[in-house]
Amino acid sequence: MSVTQGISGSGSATTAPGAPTAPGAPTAPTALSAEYAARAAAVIPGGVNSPVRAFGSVGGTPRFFVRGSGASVTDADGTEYVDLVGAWGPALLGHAHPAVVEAVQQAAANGLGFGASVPGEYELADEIIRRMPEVELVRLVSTGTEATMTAIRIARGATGRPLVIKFAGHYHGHSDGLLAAAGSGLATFGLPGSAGVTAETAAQTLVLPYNDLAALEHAFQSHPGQIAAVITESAAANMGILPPDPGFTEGLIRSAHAHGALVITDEVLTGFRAGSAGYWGIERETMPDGLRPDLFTFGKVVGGGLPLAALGGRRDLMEQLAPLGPVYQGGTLSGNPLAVAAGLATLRNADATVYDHLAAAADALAVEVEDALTAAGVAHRVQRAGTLLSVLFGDYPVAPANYDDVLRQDTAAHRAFFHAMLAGGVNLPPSAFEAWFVSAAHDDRVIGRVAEALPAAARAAAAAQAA
Ligand SMILES: Cc1ncc(COP(=O)(O)O)c(C=O)c1O
Ligand SMILES: NCC(=O)CCC(=O)O
Repeated sequence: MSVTQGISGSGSATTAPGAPTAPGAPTAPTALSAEYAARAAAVIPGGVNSPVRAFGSVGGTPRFFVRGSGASVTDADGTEYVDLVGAWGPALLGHAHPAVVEAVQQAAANGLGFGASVPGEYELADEIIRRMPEVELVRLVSTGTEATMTAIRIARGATGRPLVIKFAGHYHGHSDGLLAAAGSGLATFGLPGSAGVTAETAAQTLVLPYNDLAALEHAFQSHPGQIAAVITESAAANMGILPPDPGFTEGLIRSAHAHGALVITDEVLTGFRAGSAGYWGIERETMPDGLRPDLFTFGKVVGGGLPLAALGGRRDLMEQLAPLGPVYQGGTLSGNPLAVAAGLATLRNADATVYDHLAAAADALAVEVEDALTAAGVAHRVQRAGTLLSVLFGDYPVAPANYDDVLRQDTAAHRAFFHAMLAGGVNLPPSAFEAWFVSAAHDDRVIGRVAEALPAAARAAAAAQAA
């Protein structure tokens, strides 16, 4: 399918008024971003409210953004970029999509929140269940971290067991028990885990290599009756993109269930993004009847860019939550009406046409990247999971299977590539371990702008690899 036109109403990349620097220019002013970064660093640790925003692993001046529209973002110095970060996932329809902005404005005009239920909460739950029939009840929270933390609490409450299995390189947010060998910012900054997590808490999480069913079975046999749940990203997307090997998800569910443990599938990043029903929606097609995870977690897209996440799954498990059951979870802002309105507007506008468009845009982008890196002789792999992609630099004759494989990538080549793309007007995640995001506004023209920046970036990566 062609991506000739951004989906209508999504405000594809335009040159905003106010003398922005032409994308593709070799250099761009960064004086205001640098000034703001210094002011932020004076009052905020590292100048950022989430470490992944820092340019720690790539160096240079992190850009402060003042505007986003469709597929583009504009920094404080007026430079416009094609955006492939997508707010780290939520911007499925593109930045400032008119339907989402209008829904939020209307909700705001009616009051910012009441500490009581609003109709949009069950409407959003209905929308999630419509796409994911495995989800029988939904609870709305504010962050993906809360969603996974609560899912694990339910698993422990329901099974009466203490231990949880996670996979190395998977990221499930920043709750104490899930930070060991985590991807995302911890991978980016080379942290094996976090200080401040007690040894007792850390000991309750078993970390296993991804895509290794023998290791999983061995863990179950070594801890009989002790493992409450296995939590897994439905396709790993926080150590770059690394989808499960064929048969891994099926084997994982079978093994967990055979040992009385639950399966929590974390779709915070992939949910309603990798495909209309997340990555599970893709895997479900080939799964034997009735084989399914027990709990799912969602975030990012489901909140349309405002702080909202969700968990859901089997009715009997979700009914463990207070006020029905003994597992406690709460939140002043849970189900906030603005966030609910943004999530609903996003999901309601994300129809089959949007997902076809996202797939075509990701395919077109992958081809451009592949061609440019191959032409420049850069050793690399383009990694895919549904509409998500990432680029792994280095020699990978065989596809990577786990975190150890990914950790030996060539981060110097990534750094050179990242900065050349930024100079060429393309905003990529400032990390070799993060996914690239397209939106409904990434049309042929936008992909063409990325293609223009690619040859110089590929040459820069090649030079770094040769050094
Ligand atoms: C798979 C996954 N789970 C959980 C989270 C945590 O979500 P949040 O940052 O909203 O707490 C993330 C964030 O990137 C994620 O990618
Ligand atoms: N893929 C990792 C993230 O999206 C993290 C976002 C954040 O912690 O700010």
